Amino acid sequence: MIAVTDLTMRYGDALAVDDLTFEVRPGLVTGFLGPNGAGKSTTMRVILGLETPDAGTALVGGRPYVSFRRPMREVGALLDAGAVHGGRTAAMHLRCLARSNDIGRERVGEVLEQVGLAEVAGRRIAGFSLGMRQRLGIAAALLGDPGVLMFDEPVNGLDPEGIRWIRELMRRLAGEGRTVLVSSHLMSEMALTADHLVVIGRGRLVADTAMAELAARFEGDVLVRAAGQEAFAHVLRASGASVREEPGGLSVTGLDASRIGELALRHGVALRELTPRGASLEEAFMELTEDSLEFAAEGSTR
Ligand SMILES: Nc1ncnc2c1ncn2[C@@H]1O[C@H](COP(=O)(O)OP(=O)(O)OP(=O)(O)O)[C@@H](O)[C@H]1O
Repeated sequence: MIAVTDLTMRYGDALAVDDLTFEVRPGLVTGFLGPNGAGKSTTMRVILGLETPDAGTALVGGRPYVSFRRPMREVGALLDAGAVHGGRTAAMHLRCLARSNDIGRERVGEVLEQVGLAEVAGRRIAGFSLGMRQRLGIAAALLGDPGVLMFDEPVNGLDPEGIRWIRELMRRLAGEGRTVLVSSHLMSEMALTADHLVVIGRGRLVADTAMAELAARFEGDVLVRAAGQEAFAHVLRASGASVREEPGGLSVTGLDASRIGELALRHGVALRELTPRGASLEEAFMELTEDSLEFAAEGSTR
């Protein structure tokens, strides 16, 4: 488990993380979501002891990261996949990491296999594509078989097959009971991967919610246009729907389109339009974070 409590981190005058508190629980993929510059990487760097916060704590299993003697056995992290020594081969790079953390050499082959780099184990990293570097970074994170994993924007540079692979890997790791925190600035990505979401904007907590709860909260309505609309509104209400009149139709919530269609059929109502209007999770994210965009262009949403 990761516990971030009252965390504040400044860079000069800039407040990167502002009194942030959240927990990341085992057995779930927790998405760490926020627009560019929201403070996700900074928070992860503090958790990994790479930055000293101005206030608050970030603990892994109740302890600060720097207190672990063999940290890679406790926490695996992919932060900046570019930050490796290009002159080494993939296998050499991982062997060095393994040695410094008292991890058996056999793990190197295992993780290279696991991330699909076994065939290029002997090649220099300098010649690796961005996607291969991401995979190597993930291999390093998995090396110590840690119970806690953190991935900062792991799908960057990966092709669709690679993206699917990452998603499945994270789900599997969580399924094994590990704590998995993955950052992204794309809600669409999180919607497919995360069970739980921690959303931040301008360093502050915006939402800490189960994915399913968020989806329900931003559930859309169904636009209904029908002959004898008023009478049909009564029918819908009697069946438990909330109905609001709007120009040219009814906005219906609480019943889905197929149920509304059945009711229309049963009551002999001719439908002219039946359109589910789902507020997408992307819109939900925009709404949650619109006040906290760092560089929002005037009149535009990103
Ligand atoms: N080393 C640094 N020096 C100065 N300011 C920094 C530094 N690192 C981050 N910042 C600032 O802190 C804020 C948070 O940045 P951070 O990289 O944590 O955000 P992020 O959510 O990870 O964004 P992105 O998705 O763009 O990586 C930003 O305003 C950023 O400009």
